[in-house]
Amino acid sequence: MEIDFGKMNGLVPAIIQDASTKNVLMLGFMNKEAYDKTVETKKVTFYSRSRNCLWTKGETSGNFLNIVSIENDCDNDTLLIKVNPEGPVCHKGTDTCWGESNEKNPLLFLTFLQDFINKRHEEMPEGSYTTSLFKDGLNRMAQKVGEEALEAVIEAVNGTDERLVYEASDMLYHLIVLLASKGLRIEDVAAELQKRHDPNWHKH
Ligand SMILES: N=c1c2ncn([C@@H]3O[C@H](COP(=O)(O)OP(=O)(O)OP(=O)(O)O)[C@@H](O)[C@H]3O)c2ncn1[C@@H]1O[C@H](COP(=O)(O)O)[C@@H](O)[C@H]1O
Repeated sequence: MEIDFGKMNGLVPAIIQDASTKNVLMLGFMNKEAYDKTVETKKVTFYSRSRNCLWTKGETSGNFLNIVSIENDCDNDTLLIKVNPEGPVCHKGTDTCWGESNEKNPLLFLTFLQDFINKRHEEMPEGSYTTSLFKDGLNRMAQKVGEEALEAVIEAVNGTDERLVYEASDMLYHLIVLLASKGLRIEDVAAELQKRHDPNWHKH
């Protein structure tokens, strides 16, 4: 990979993203040596600007960042590194250096759940309810989405807010399973909604 280390005293910023949840975890800097070590060990090593030395994230805490992929940006001077983190990333104990992202934005959890359900689809582990849905087939999965939607609207009309959220969650989980069975993702639905957020869309 061609990386332009020349711009900032031989350093490039490296954005660290959780490969599963897509949360941005932290930002660090790498020089060529740190980058090479990262590639070689498959664990993130930064160049510490305050200590002027290489710093393998996790060397004291044990919370290593295991590399999934490394991408260069459009002008070769910023890295996006997707990782599987071993434990919390921030020295303050939170998942990210900006606090607990999933808590701040639970919508990010949908992406994580979609990945998790896709993994169930690939591995089909025994004893999993999700596996049983995949085994039961398309009609059963579609029927469950319909049933849960009906339960949600009943709660909307006659129930409490808490019951509505509970049943809507059942519906969304079953919809994600149904989408997975068709090779689709909840992000495909979000992208369609994003497309519709256009003043001219309804005129099509
Ligand atoms: N979010 C869910 C989730 N929401 C609802 N459900 C299940 O969906 C079913 C809801 O069906 P019903 O309310 O109709 O209850 P039921 O009468 O038992 O269902 P049926 O026998 O009529 O099908 C229950 O068995 C719930 O446990 C879920 N099962 C799993 N998940 C997620 O999927 C992950 C993987 O689950 P497993 O594959 O089971 O390990 C979990 O860690 C969760 O994150």
